[in-house]
Amino acid sequence: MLYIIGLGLGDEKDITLRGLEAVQKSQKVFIEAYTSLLSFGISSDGLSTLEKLYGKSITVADREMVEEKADDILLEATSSDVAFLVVGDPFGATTHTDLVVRAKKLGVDVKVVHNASVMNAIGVCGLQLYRYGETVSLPFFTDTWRPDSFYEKIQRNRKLGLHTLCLLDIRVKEPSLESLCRGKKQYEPPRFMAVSVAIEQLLEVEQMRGENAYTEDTTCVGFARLGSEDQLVVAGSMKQLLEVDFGLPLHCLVIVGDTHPVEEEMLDFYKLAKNQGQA
Ligand SMILES: C[S@@+](CC[C@H](N)C(=O)[O-])C[C@H]1O[C@@H](n2cnc3c(N)ncnc32)[C@H](O)[C@@H]1O
Repeated sequence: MLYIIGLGLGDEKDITLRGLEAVQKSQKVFIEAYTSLLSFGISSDGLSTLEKLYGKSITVADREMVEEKADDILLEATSSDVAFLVVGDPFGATTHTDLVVRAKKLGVDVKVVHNASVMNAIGVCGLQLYRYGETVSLPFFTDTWRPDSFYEKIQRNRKLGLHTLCLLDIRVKEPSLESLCRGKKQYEPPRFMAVSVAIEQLLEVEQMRGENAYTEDTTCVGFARLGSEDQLVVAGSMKQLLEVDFGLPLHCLVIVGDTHPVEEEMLDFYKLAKNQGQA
């Protein structure tokens, strides 16, 4: 049996009882560590905190392992119970549907244990989850790679008056381009996109495209460390949020569409004063 278990967003204590039972009866436990992170990251300290509570040793599954060696994990699950832990909810990232499809094709039984995801935790700011359009992912721009396909999606959402959730790039154990060219993989240090970098990139693309999908005065909500004790939620214009230090990762951003009066009332609790964040 393959158990795919959501860990929730905060720390080791956010696993559900059902998830914990599945972990404890599994012979092998993997944790996926490249689409999201718990508040303490995947440092050896963080991992041992999980191992202590769950009473199991845990193998970190990086992108290479999940994408290239998934069949090894699935093979183990044909003859024993294997737990695959995912921060948030297993289906809060597009990647894990592929694991389920592969498992089913190999005849491996799959059980999913759900948990809170960034996709619903953003509800804390008061914008109705029913009033969101397509979610977009913002990748780190490089000197030679500045993809902007998210622009049309945001534009479409805003034409329909819908809010847009922007998920921000996480780069963990990514091989550097130079090392790939040299044929010997070396990994970049981990990087997590901050709200300010996301807004700079969004405004750069708006300046290039010039179609007014949004402007620096468009209202947004920035979120950091949702689900943790020190989570931060701040609403303001793009220009204002550029100046806010959201602190440690993870961050995400919502571009606000048309609002209902009750949504406005809730957003007001998180708004910066009008003159804050202005140059
Ligand atoms: C692929 S998504 C989320 C996957 C996860 N399985 C889930 O259900 O929440 C990862 C992105 O969501 C955002 N994110 C995830 N957890 C977050 C948190 N606790 N606070 C703020 N943003 C978060 C970040 O932008 C991050 O790059």
